[in-house]
Amino acid sequence: MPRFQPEPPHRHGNPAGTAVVLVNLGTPEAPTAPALRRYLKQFLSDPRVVEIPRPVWWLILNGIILNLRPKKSAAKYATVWTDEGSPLRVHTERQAKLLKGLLGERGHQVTVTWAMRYGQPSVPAVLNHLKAEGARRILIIPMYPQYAASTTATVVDEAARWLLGTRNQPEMRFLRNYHDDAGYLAALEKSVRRHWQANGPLSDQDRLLISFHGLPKRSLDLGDPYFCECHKTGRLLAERLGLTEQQYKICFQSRFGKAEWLQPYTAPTLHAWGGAGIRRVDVICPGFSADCLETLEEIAQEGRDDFLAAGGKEYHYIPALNEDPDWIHALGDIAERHLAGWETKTAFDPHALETSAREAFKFGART
Ligand SMILES: C=CC1=C(C)c2cc3[nH]c(cc4nc(cc5[nH]c(cc1n2)c(C)c5CCC(=O)O)C(CCC(=O)O)=C4C)c(C)c3C=C
Ligand SMILES: [Fe+2]
Ligand SMILES: [Fe+2]
Repeated sequence: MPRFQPEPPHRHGNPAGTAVVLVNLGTPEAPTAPALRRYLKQFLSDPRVVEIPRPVWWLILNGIILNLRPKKSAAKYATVWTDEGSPLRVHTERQAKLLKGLLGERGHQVTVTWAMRYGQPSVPAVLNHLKAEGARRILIIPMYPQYAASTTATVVDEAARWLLGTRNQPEMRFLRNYHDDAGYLAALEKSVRRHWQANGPLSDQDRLLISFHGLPKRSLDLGDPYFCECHKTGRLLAERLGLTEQQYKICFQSRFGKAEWLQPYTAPTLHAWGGAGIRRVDVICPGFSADCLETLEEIAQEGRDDFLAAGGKEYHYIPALNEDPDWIHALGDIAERHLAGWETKTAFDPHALETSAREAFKFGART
């Protein structure tokens, strides 16, 4: 078997030759134990996600986690599943459609599509498809505002592995993060202000909880910028909202396993606040570009139960940006800054620049 893929025959699917791919984490195909087992196996086998030496982790994963967790997680997924499927997939697909429309309105000749790091449609499958359609320039946008090795870097890894086996490689760019992007922050700010208009403003005794997905604390010690980027997003948002330091707190949710994770933890904070006489909590999760299990189940459902059971009176989850028009505009601006060097507003036929491999062979050229 040749190490590098043979070039596909010449096609004319995408005369623009430029593509944007939104990549999110991935989600099971169905809220069932077998689907969760497949999803968790792929996700939790990624050495970027779980940094425990392989033989030890293989035993824990296959011996314990993949026997117990699929059933429990499937029951949780069932509570957020929609007629169209998993919320994460549904939102990501809609975001790609809206971004395509917006970039088209702004005069760019680009294909916009989406992929999932785990599950389907996979990054290599989407890249193969784009290349076969004629894409020669690909911008990858990992849909994580804050950079983390376990999320952003593993998307880059996956694309790089695909490049490794590709003969005629497209030009590629990667967005690193957008944790302090003004358009992203403005969209978050507006979403909170809209929520306050509908539900009344926060009093001095109420709190805004800004909750991010957690990571093992060790990632911070090893130099991952995630913790700092979360704090910057949280601080900039609180400043835009005019909150005092008492009125908001940055916390980390979804702890997994026994090791210490980034602190403070979200669930114990909600419990403590409920018991300490805090009347109302609004929760926002700016690290999630789309609502998913972690926001709709863990925060909107479990978090509410924790806070109210501990004595709190009022609890609101402020939805993720999802298809918010302000956010789609901000995403369009982010994409445009990367596309600028590719002059996507002028006609570009990538094939006009070259002889196809077949023709080169026919005429005896050695390219
Ligand atoms: C074991 C470690 C995990 C790390 C490290 C981790 C980091 C991390 N994850 C997200 C975003 C999402 N995670 C989601 C689900 C999810 N995450 C883990 C574990 C780790 N995440 C598991 C096991 C699961 C699956 C659900 C479960 O069984 O509990 C999701 C939701 C996906 C969905 O289908 O809705 C997202 C999104 C980030 C941003 C991050 C590090 C910064
Ligand atoms: Fe062509
Ligand atoms: Fe996660």
